[in-house]
Amino acid sequence: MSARTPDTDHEDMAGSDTIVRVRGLRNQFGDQVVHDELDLDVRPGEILGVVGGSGSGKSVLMRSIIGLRPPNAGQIEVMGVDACSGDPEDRLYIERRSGVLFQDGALFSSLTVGENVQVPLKEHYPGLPDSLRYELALLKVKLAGLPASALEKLPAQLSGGMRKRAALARALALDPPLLFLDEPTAGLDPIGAAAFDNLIRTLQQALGLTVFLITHDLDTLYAICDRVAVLADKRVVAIGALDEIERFDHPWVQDYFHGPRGRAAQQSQRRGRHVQGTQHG
Ligand SMILES: Nc1ncnc2c1ncn2[C@@H]1O[C@H](COP(=O)(O)OP(=O)(O)OP(=O)(O)O)[C@@H](O)[C@H]1O
Repeated sequence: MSARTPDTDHEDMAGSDTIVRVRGLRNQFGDQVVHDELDLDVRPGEILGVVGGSGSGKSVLMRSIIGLRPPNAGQIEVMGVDACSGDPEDRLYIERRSGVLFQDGALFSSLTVGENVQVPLKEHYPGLPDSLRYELALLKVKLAGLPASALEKLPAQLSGGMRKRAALARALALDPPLLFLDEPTAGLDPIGAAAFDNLIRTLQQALGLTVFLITHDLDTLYAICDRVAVLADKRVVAIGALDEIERFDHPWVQDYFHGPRGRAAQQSQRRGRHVQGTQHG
């Protein structure tokens, strides 16, 4: 184990300016180089939006950070712990403090929502009494905005939006300070997507989470992200506040932010701000 004990988590994070630090990352599959000399810092308490073209390596980056894909080269530090050390204790340390919502939700289809949420609790804290595990699952399901009745449902009995919420409840099961979301609003209608964005923002603020959020959804970027990282040319070509990124001179960035969908998202965000200003004023 390379660094800290659970008791020191919050103190150390409060004093540190990165919660995830990636340096010189290289990932390749056969001859295909996906990342080369990629650097990235995620700051504690932020929602970092990660964008990039299809196949630019957003999901592979997330998988490397959470330890599911050992990189070919480079260093990854999560909460001060070396994510690439190969030490099972380091892996466990990061696993217990990271909630992950995969692109497809990845719920176990034969388990109820309640059982799904209890899976990480059973795995990491096998000594917890059943009744406490049930209460914790209920709390997470409610936090994710689902009714208590959802606990007994199978994933197939839920709508797409409810399944995302169930997967979010499971991601929150261990009270992780760090949440990874891979395209959380993909497949949701615009109203459902906006509601999910709001939920993420509310939870992030209420629980003090740091969120690494992969998305193609421009509305999500404008609505909830504090900073945005752009993946292109096998690395992070730009990272910063949205207004800085919009001005960044890169062909993909210009197409993405200044194409028709980008303009529409900017306008809708400005309208939202105008309405808020009018209401408050
Ligand atoms: N296990 C794997 N084996 C071989 N190639 C892989 C594997 N996982 C990812 N890749 C390749 O790595 C590249 C990056 O994939 P990744 O899923 O990270 O892209 P992405 O940016 O998340 O794309 P999208 O926005 O379409 O989800 C792709 O070309 C993909 O085919």
